[in-house]
Amino acid sequence: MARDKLDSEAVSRALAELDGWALEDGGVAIVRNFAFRNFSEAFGFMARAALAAEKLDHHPEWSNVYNKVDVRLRTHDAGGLTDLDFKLARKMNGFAGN
Ligand SMILES: C[C@H](O)[C@H](O)[C@H]1CNC2=NC(N)=NC(=O)C2=N1
Repeated sequence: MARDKLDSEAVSRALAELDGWALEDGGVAIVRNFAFRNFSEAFGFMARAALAAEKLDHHPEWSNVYNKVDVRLRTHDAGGLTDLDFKLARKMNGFAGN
């Protein structure tokens, strides 16, 4: 199931195929700091990501300062990382152009 917690081997495998993301200390979340040319592009990215998140019913922890968007993904329902985190991370990479 998409909301089943992944074991550390499955997390390593998924992370290896995912550009730019790192495992947060303790392994409960994946994180990526995105940088764009300006605020408008950063906010456009957030708008696309927000719609994708809503569709997945899976929502990011994130913050934005001007052209930077810092993202942290985890599944609190499962107490760790699930396929949903990696699905949303891949979509975000696509919206950011990588
Ligand atoms: C009730 C609702 O389905 C849950 O709270 C969903 C909503 N969005 C979520 N988003 C994230 N990132 N993790 C969750 O566990 C989660 N759970």
